[in-house]
Amino acid sequence: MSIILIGFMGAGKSTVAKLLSNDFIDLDKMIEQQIEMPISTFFDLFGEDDFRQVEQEVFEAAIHMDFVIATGGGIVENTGNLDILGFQNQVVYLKSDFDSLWQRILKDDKNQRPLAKDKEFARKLFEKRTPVYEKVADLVIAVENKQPDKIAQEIRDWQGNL
Ligand SMILES: Nc1ncnc2c1ncn2[C@@H]1O[C@H](COP(=O)(O)OP(=O)(O)OP(=O)(O)O)[C@@H](O)[C@H]1O
Ligand SMILES: O=C(O)C1=C[C@@H](O)[C@@H](O)[C@H](O)C1
Ligand SMILES: [Mg+2]
Repeated sequence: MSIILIGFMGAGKSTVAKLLSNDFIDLDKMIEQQIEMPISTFFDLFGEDDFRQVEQEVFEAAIHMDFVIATGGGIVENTGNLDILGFQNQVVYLKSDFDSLWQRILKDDKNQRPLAKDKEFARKLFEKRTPVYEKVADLVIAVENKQPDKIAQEIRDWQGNL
């Protein structure tokens, strides 16, 4: 079964997935290949509902590939995706307080995040999603003040004991 990394924007899902495996899937990258444009452009042109539909289709395809998967922060926004996550047993939630995540998002100029333009809007999303991430997670890792390689090692150690 796939290891599936979940958590809010900036939690380090893409960074840690890369450390866990050369054959990881970054769902946001896979979506961008499918839609042939940056996610932020797709949001501007078609809106969030259409994005969530593509996200679910791509997640359904990715889940069968048996790779480490870095999801997007909003994977829990859609009940179809929650059903998929419920069937998995290696869902790893990278958990952090909001202010640490916001600092990372501000510093990260490589990624455009359409739902992280306004701090208070993002905080509300974070508060809404936090209990959902907790509910579907098989492992929760606190990631504040922790290097990505340490986080990857914690996941490997946990997986080794399954
Ligand atoms: N453990 C960490 N400690 C410090 N900085 C980190 C850590 N993990 C990731 N970062 C940095 O935080 C930023 C966001 O990381 P990353 O893109 O991996 O997050 P993400 O969870 O994939 O976000 P998104 O949901 O938006 O795709 C990047 O600049 C990355 O270098
Ligand atoms: O948190 C979210 O809803 C998102 C996070 C990103 O990874 C992208 O999937 C997109 O920008 C939406
Ligand atoms: Mg990512």
